[in-house]
Amino acid sequence: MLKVTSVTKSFDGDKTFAVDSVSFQLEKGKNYAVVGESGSGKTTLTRLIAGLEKPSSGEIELNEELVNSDTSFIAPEKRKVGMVFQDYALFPHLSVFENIAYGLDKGLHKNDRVTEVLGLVGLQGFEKRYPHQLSGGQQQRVALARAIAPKPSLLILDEPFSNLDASLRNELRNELFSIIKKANTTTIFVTHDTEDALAVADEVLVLRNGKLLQKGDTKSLYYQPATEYVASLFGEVLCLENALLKQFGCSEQNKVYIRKESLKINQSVDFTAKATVLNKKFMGANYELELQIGENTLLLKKNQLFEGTAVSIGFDKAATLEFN
Ligand SMILES: Nc1ncnc2c1ncn2[C@@H]1O[C@H](COP(=O)(O)OP(=O)(O)OP(=O)(O)O)[C@@H](O)[C@H]1O
Repeated sequence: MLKVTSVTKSFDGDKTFAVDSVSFQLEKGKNYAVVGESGSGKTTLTRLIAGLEKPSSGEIELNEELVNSDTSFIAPEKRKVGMVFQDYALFPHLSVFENIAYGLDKGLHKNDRVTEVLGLVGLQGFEKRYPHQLSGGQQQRVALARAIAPKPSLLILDEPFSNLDASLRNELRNELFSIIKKANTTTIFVTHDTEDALAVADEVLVLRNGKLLQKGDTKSLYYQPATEYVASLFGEVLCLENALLKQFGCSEQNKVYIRKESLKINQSVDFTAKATVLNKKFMGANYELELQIGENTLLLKKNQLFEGTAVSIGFDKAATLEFN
């Protein structure tokens, strides 16, 4: 339903390449997350798709219509793309009803559709309230209701939870995505939080310096990251080298990358080393263990406290990460 081909967007006379030769395709009805650190080009990419920016070069096809090319440009309001932003962007002087009805075509039965989407986001009875009379989470649900009311073919959510506190955030995230699933819209969810991305997306796109590093389903990104950078976005990665690797009896390679959580204690695995527990700290859900392996020390979180100070630590061959 969306095809992006060699799209580049530069600013300041080609000094900044916010989006750099990016190509990918999205399928109808799936949830996609775009992740990357600050300045990686996430917002610019989605603004190009929505028609709020024009690409410097490349083509964008939406629902089999060329919306951007050297010779064509379809205006944002004609693209059927809904957007939800971090700051909700509700009109403060309009009621909840008016905010949602604002973008609806005159021909539509506005009242029915507003009632329907308010039901979907669980805010029946809030029609007459104004944005300042709502909590942050409620405002974000109104923003979602407004975005889905015109039945967009693509919904873009740009960091929609960053203004909310952690507990509300997870709750609202799961709630919004169950609403989105029901509405059966294709979604692009922009976030710098990879945990959010893994929680809700079918597929993830990783951007860095305007380039698309990898696109794939959440498991393949986690277990087969293309680069060390992609791997490290989804959890701490250890690089075992030389002397340390020898401690594990792993001498075939001179470098092994592994996720920290793949290290097992006192278990039968392919490669093991002797370790001394220097320190054990209670951290609530976990214990933080300070381990010494040969000359090296390592901090590891485990939800179990191990007896004594001598343990074996190890990993399975299958848990090692291989990069392109
Ligand atoms: N209008 C603009 N003029 C000049 N440079 C811009 C403009 N918009 C974005 N940029 C630059 O393009 C790059 C990508 O910015 P963008 O906002 O797309 O990144 P982002 O990944 O969304 O970042 P964040 O997570 O901080 O929102 C940055 O280097 C930014 O400074």
